[in-house]
Amino acid sequence: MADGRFPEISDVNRHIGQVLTRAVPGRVDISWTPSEILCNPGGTVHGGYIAMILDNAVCLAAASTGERFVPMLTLNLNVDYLRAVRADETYTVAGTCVHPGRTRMYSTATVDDADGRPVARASASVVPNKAFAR
Ligand SMILES: CC(C)(COP(=O)(O)OP(=O)(O)OC[C@H]1O[C@@H](n2cnc3c(N)ncnc32)[C@H](O)[C@@H]1OP(=O)(O)O)[C@@H](O)C(=O)NCCC(=O)NCCSC(=O)Cc1ccccc1
Repeated sequence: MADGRFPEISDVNRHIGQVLTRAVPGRVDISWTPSEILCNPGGTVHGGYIAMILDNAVCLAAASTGERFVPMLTLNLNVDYLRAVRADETYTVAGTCVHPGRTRMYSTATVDDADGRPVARASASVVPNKAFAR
């Protein structure tokens, strides 16, 4: 990841409109432009999709600390929704691995709008998915 080659495991990136723009060990940046299909009946992006992109960010931040990419398993995800997310607007998502422990890795993630206002925050513990580590 740190050398600019990003994992393309499934088509979830395209489905939710995320583009991984940068990865250095312990930190990833994602550009997110959600489309209308992600909206709830109230017309704002469904909280489940906001949690999904935060989950992606915490996992990718943890994965970026390794020498090669290994998918993560999320053990818990705590999300605070601070402002509504709107379709067709572009958001900046940042994931940071705060504690790259040998057993448990702890990461945080943020979603900010184009004006730099905080929109959602998350923290999570993740572990490498051993099914992929062989
Ligand atoms: C609104 C509040 C909860 C509280 O706001 P505060 O912390 O007190 O902050 P502040 O007063 O500074 O206002 C900030 C902005 O909020 C606006 N605003 C204020 N009060 C209300 C209000 N009562 N209603 C609406 N908007 C309100 C206010 O005008 C301002 O906007 P502006 O600066 O003028 O443009 C905020 O934290 C929030 O929107 N969180 C995101 C929640 C979210 O998106 N959850 C996920 C999606 S839900 C889902 O998917 C579940 C589902 C499933 C299936 C079907 C359906 C649904």
